Amino acid sequence: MMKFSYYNPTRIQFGANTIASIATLIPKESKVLVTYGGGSIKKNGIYDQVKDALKDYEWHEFSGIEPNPLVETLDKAVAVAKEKKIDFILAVGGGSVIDGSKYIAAAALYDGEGWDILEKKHIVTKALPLGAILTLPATASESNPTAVISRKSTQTKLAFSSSAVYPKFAVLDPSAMVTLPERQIANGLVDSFIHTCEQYLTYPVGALVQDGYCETLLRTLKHLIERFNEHDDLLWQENLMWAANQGLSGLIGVGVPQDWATHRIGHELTAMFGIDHARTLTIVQPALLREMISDKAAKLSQMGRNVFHLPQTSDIAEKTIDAIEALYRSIGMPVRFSDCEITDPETPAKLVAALKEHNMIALGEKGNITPEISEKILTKAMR
Ligand SMILES: NC(=O)c1ccc[n+]([C@@H]2O[C@H](COP(=O)([O-])OP(=O)(O)OC[C@H]3O[C@@H](n4cnc5c(N)ncnc54)[C@H](O)[C@@H]3O)[C@@H](O)[C@H]2O)c1
Repeated sequence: MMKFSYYNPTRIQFGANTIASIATLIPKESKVLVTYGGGSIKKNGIYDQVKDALKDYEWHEFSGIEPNPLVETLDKAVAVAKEKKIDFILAVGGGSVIDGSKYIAAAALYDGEGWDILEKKHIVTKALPLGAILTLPATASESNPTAVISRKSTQTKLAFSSSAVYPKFAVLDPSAMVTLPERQIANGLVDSFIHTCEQYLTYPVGALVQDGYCETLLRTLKHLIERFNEHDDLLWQENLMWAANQGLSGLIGVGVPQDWATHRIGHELTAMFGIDHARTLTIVQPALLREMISDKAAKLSQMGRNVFHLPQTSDIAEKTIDAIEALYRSIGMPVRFSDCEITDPETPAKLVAALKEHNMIALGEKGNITPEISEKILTKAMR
């Protein structure tokens, strides 16, 4: 196992009807900026519950944070936060709103150009405190220090991490999921599955706790995918909310090598074609696993045995990739570019040019996914 330092300060408020508890978690004298997206929170009752909980606070709101949040939109919220002298951000939404709110929290205490944060010209060491009410289980942004932000003007999607933007608390109330379209539920399931894979499907380092916990999460998510038609059931929703949170709140990734190449390449697909984040991952990951099979064979075999219960045959690694791909297909996720009607043969080369431009030239747990290998992966995903 590798050395690690583990820190996760986010308080989790878990279960139905826990939104009112935010009044005990946000300091009383705070001026709060409530941030949200397209307005589903007004249909599922979350907005009214937030309003009730904040009745004794001065609060303002900023809506319209889009999926794959744009810095162009978020900078308007930063201006509101500065003008109103906001001192607490309450993000109500999925990964996009929570990520966007982390950027707002950090940029509100920075006088330069906010995009500097994504380009690492400004290293975030302070931010306004923020809390999150999760409405879409997928990214675990509600209890991690990372945000992924896009810039429309340059078709760029970049991430930053800082312990200053860990949410102070995260409310995981499954009743927020009632308005989620099936497409978003499916996206959340596979996003969580692939987050877990990014921290597990590398090479063995004898980390029994992390491997065992990853396998539990992967089996849980597989179980939920296989029972997708039960997604209105409270227990199904609770299990997804907790599995998605645990998949990327830091614990399973400590002391082990991590990959993240699927994500880095996937971000370029979102930036170039506007494909949903999770759907970029299901296109890239099977091709990446096939291209990198010799590096990943031991963990693929382990996953085949312990998650898919496959017999130990000489081709178990290949069979595991086939099983992963079949799982995604079973809930209608794309696994090839053609599933998203992208057929231009120049696509891999264009995406590789974008990867190079963003310095994504040594990806994967061994840093050996060069632009040439990325092109091979993307070409495999065209077939
Ligand atoms: N911070 C991280 O660690 C991390 C990890 C992975 C991905 N991401 C980023 O997170 C973003 C994706 O976030 P996401 O998958 O949570 O989706 P999302 O937040 O983009 O939401 C997807 C859609 O679902 C809608 N929605 C959300 N909750 C709803 C509800 N309860 N009812 C109805 N509609 C609802 C949103 O308005 C949006 O239209 C991407 O930008 C991705 O790059 C961040």
